[in-house]
Amino acid sequence: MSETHLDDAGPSDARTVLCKAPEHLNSAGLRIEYAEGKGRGVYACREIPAQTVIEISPVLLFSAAEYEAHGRHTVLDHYTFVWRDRRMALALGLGSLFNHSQRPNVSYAADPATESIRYTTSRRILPDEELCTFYGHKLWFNPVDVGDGVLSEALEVGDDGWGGLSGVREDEDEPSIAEQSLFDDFSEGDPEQIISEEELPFKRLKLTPEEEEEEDMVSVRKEDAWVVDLPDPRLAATMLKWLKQSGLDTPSMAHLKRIRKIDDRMSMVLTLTREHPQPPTFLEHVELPSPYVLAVPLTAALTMTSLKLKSSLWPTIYAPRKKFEPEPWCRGKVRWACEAMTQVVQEARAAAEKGEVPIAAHVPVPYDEETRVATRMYEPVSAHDTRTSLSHPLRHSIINLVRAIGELRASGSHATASAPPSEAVSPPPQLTPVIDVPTPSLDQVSAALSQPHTHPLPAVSSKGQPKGTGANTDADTDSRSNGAHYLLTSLTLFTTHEPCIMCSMALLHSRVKEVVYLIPMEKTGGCGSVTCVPRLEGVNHRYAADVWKGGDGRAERCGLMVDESCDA
Ligand SMILES: C[S@@+](CC[C@H](N)C(=O)[O-])C[C@H]1O[C@@H](n2cnc3c(N)ncnc32)[C@H](O)[C@@H]1O
Repeated sequence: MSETHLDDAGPSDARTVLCKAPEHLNSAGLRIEYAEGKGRGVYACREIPAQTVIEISPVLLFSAAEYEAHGRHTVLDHYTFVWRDRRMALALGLGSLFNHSQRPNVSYAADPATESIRYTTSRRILPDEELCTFYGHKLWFNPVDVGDGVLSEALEVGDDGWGGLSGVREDEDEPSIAEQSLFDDFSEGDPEQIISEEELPFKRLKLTPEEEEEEDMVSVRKEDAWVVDLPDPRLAATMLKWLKQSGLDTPSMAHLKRIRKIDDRMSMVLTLTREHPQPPTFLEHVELPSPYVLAVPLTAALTMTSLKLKSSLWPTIYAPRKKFEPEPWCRGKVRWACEAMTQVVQEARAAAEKGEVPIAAHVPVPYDEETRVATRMYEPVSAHDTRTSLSHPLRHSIINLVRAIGELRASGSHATASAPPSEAVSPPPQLTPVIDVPTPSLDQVSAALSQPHTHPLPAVSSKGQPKGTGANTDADTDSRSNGAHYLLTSLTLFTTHEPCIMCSMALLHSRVKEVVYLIPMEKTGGCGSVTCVPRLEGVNHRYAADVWKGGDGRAERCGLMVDESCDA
């Protein structure tokens, strides 16, 4: 256990008394330790999954007058924060010991009903990692952890808008409206509570009913898959194991049952041809006939009628949802979205600082455990526009992000539950130009993105930096040989600006689940403004598109104005 000197002038001021960090009995596996220049901090004893509640701290509340007269003149001023009605709160338990970080890995929510605060990991935590919250932008001390500079005082953003831990100062400005309005009131209350459509901070664009109907064979969307017949039913178990081990058990097939049995004939679906244009090679000792291509349903069945139709092509999962009724969002998930949106705004501002077009995209760690496991996304990834620095018209933030995620997966640094991930958090990829073509037509983009990469790609390292600048590295070869790594299946992508038509199409190919954007792009937007790509007739995938409410003037208020002719 670490030791340090501490006096009562403040947690990280001159240290005169020898202290030993006390043990703590928190069951989530946290410990208290001294951190250089920060005083005590909270550390993980073991790996902790994302979205885990790690601490619930009761708070002591002081009236504004009591605090003004006494509290603020004491060491308490380092620990208290604004509750509601300008009352001041002091978190008991571990709550007061989380240090600040520009790249926090813990979020917190006040629960007025129980006068407590819940602390939740926002990504997977590694053993011995320090757990930090984000106090806001107006710090009263010099932080030793300034992150990687993505956020800076120079960005002049406001507080985090939901009562961030910041000492009350008389001259303190209110959080900027631009920042605060992203959060509204979702920080408080039961995280499981379902939020009504009207209360959601974003508006969901509707897909037309006709296009969602798949109740006759013509409207059932299909795609080609590799299928093999199993002459001996006992081979099924071996083959299922092999599918898992060979990485063919991808989420894009989750709506299909693996095995089909018609009379005595057993067959197994292996993979989609768009993911593997060539049939997979089997284990040497397993003797099987050659795989063949078969049209299978593209999505799960929503109704009994479509189940019957789809299962006549290939046994399909029945996932009834009231038709056209969008998935309900709970308060915790809305907060997750608010945090992701704040993150992407900050990323775009950081891009502007570097002289780039202020547009960014971000894929957070999925909110629910099931999706985290299925997608193996345990780290958030961000990217910003690099058209200016790379003098390349196609380096839009979304294209950069799709490639960054693909390359991360291809490079193997894409974390799995058993293998600890890299420390990569929100790596903004600085990809070098590799495809030098004029702006393509929709069809060209569509065709190009459906193909495996045919150009050398710089691999994204564990820190999100390119390993090479186009030269053939091992990882390049991996990413070239695996055309599946452009997939964002089941993921939600946040972006500052509405994706342009090219990016909307790229997202369609990526099989992204949902796109949430802040600023509509009247002249160029492909998710509701000029057109809505995910609801075009004939597309083979649809993703939900959500536009953040209160968009008027938001670009200006957030400092994210882009040229009218510029697309995102
Ligand atoms: C709520 S306390 C956190 C626990 C504190 N470290 C302790 O030992 O009691 C807030 C104080 O911790 C210190 N602190 C928190 N984050 C810091 C950081 N990133 N860099 C330096 N000091 C930090 C500052 O002195 C701040 O006033």
